[in-house]
Amino acid sequence: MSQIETVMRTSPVIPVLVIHDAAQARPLAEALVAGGLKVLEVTLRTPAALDAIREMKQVPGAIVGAGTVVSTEQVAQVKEAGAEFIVSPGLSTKTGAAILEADIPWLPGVATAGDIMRGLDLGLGHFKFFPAETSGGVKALKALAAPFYQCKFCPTGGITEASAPDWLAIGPVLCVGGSWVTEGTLPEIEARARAAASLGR
Ligand SMILES: O=C(O)C(=O)C[C@H](O)[C@H](O)COP(=O)(O)O
Repeated sequence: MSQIETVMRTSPVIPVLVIHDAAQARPLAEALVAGGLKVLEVTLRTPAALDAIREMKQVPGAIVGAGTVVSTEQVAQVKEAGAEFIVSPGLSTKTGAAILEADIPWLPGVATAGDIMRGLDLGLGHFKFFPAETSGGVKALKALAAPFYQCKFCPTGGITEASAPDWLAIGPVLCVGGSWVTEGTLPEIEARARAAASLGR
């Protein structure tokens, strides 16, 4: 099994995290891991993100990756911070080449057949379907996945606790990504994580 498939099969939900203060990173990771979600995606949308990755990696059991990686400079930064996987909103061959060279498991975003074919050209078979709901939802991914029967997906974007089961019921969907689990206080987040971790695939 490829490394990215192992990451995708660890939990049914990957929390997508936007962290503004690195001091909040460790307690947040502890709550999510305690709830059963070990795979954590820290988006590079804030200046605190790289420090947040370093902090979260201190939490036993956490598998910490970097999200929103869109440039070769960021690839070097997240490698240095110790990211265990990388998620990108799209699939660029330039950034992709840097990620493959860095040998970090990668989940690039796709929304079209052309995107997937560029991924196949790079030797990839695991993709984020993004933005999932506005790209046509469950019906669109089912139609897209059919000819690419060998590919696996992590839909992300607009998914909620209520809609996650519909996505997870699609055969090639190994997990979904979402920010809904990170809403509320730490005890609420732990409870949301527990509910998300118990979703079936
Ligand atoms: O930052 C990135 O790299 C992204 O690709 C965007 C995130 O995946 C979505 O923002 C999460 O979607 P929501 O669960 O709808 O909040």
